[in-house]
Amino acid sequence: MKRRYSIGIDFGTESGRALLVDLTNGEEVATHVTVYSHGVIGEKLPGSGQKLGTDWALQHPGDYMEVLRRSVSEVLRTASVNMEDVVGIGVDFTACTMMPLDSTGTPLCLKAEWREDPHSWVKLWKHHAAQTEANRMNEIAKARGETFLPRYGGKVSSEWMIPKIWQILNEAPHIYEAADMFMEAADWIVMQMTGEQIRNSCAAGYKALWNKREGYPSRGFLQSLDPAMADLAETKLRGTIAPLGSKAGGLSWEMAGVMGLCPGTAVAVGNIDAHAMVPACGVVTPGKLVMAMGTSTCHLMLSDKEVHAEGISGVVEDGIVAGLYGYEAGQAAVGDIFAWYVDHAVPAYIKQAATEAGITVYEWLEREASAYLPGQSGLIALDWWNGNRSVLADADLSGLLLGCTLQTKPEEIYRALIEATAFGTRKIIEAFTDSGIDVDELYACGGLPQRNRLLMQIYADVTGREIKIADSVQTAALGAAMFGAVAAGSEEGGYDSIVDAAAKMAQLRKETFKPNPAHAAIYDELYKQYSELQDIFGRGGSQVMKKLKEIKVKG
Ligand SMILES: Nc1ncnc2c1ncn2[C@@H]1O[C@H](COP(=O)(O)OP(=O)(O)O)[C@@H](O)[C@H]1O
Ligand SMILES: O=C(CO)[C@H](O)[C@H](O)COP(=O)(O)O
Repeated sequence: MKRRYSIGIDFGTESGRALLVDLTNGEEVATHVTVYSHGVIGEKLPGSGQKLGTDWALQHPGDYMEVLRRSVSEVLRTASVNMEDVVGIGVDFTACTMMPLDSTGTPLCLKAEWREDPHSWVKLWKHHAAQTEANRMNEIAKARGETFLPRYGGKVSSEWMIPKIWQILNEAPHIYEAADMFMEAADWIVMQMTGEQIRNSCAAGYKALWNKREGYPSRGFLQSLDPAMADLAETKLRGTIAPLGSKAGGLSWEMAGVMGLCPGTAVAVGNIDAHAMVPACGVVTPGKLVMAMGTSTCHLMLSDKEVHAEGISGVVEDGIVAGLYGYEAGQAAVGDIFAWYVDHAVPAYIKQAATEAGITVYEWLEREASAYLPGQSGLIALDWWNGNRSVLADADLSGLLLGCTLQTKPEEIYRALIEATAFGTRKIIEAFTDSGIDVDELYACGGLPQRNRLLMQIYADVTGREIKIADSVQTAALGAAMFGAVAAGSEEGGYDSIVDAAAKMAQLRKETFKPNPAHAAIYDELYKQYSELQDIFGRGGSQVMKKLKEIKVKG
């Protein structure tokens, strides 16, 4: 039988990658990563060098195009696959990663007249500078009894589309005015490939408050935020919203040339990175919590019922797999906390020791931290280095490390940071189970489970549950490739549904992580302390974190 392929393109926080997958069995034939040359723009604008404010995080759209240009042709070249045998393309992206466009679909930051205004740039998912707008939106939505609010755990996040747009209107009304449309980067990149302006229902649902039955928030609500935004839904957020797995269009002649593929190749509508990973773990039925663990962690669940739970970021009908309610919760920093620690807080002698041992600093710290028992260091941390997404939904919270003494070692701190992220995940699991959504099994995917065994064991011990691991190292890209195969359809050698694609293309590793009962018992005790700290610092017991932020922002 002739082999058929699909390409998944995963746009992460620091880099993008293409993965060429065999449709019959999910074999990952070739992969290529392109690191974004502008990275995450957090301090100053490229070109003008203009300084950015606290909590800003921007990106350059040219970096996304570079991934299409370099990584796609590279996977075809290394795999020696004929372009005619690639039947589908799917993309997944971080979200809400959004940008203002002019009427030709060009990002405003690429135009000379707007380039020096920070608000013309792509706002990355972790741009947290719209917290004031999110707070105000929450107050207004609550006061008006808006029906959308309970679907989002009672709180809209500063990471999402409407707070980000409102921040633009408040701080740069000329950019709001100049924007013909605001678009998720996932939809923009699909538009670059196909020429079709189609929004995906996943990002619209989780990040722009859109609902299959009710649409976007009402004109009355948007007007109550600012009269200038009254018509936002039908103007700057206009366009078809299509379900996951739909074909957005065929690859254009121009982009086919750029990417080394055939014109007309089916391109699926975009998807969110974490959500694409769910079917790539083989999860298409309720009761299985998928942890997409990388820079951040997203927690995804399927259920046949809709419940509204405090701290669960969103429930969207058909949001992950058609026919089921998809739930998302998350931690805004996990790998990012370890990256901060390794890059900015680890002493030189450890870097030296790691170099001498021929391993990375992460590996050195993992090796040393593995020698400790739970509780042995006397440390505990709150994992809020990038605010708290679930269950408190508050970007103004910050990290905390408690219990340091003159004997404290860097590897003990590293272990405490890992444990803190595991406690945060346990809070999320409890938020699901307390609201009546059963969590029967845990699945882990993303970069971290592949790289850090200690971390996975700590998660099993802290949650008291066995954890299954996705076999794919590129789970998001695999998920995207699966949706690409669905967009192509079975007649072209693809699949007719994501459930069919998952049955053939998703694999799990044989090895799982099982809790150690003795360690789990100590972690139960430590978790009580974590919960107490969460209530003190996150639920109004102490205003210290808020005050520190206030003083910092005032400068
Ligand atoms: N050995 C390791 N242990 C723990 N974290 C690691 C290790 N190696 C890299 N990381 C973290 O992994 C994160 C990147 O995860 P990855 O899944 O590759 O990316 P993304 O989430 O952006 O798609 C970084 O934040 C980095 O700090
Ligand atoms: O909020 C998201 C998904 O809903 C972001 O896309 C995600 O948290 C960032 O992903 P990553 O950690 O893989 O860079």
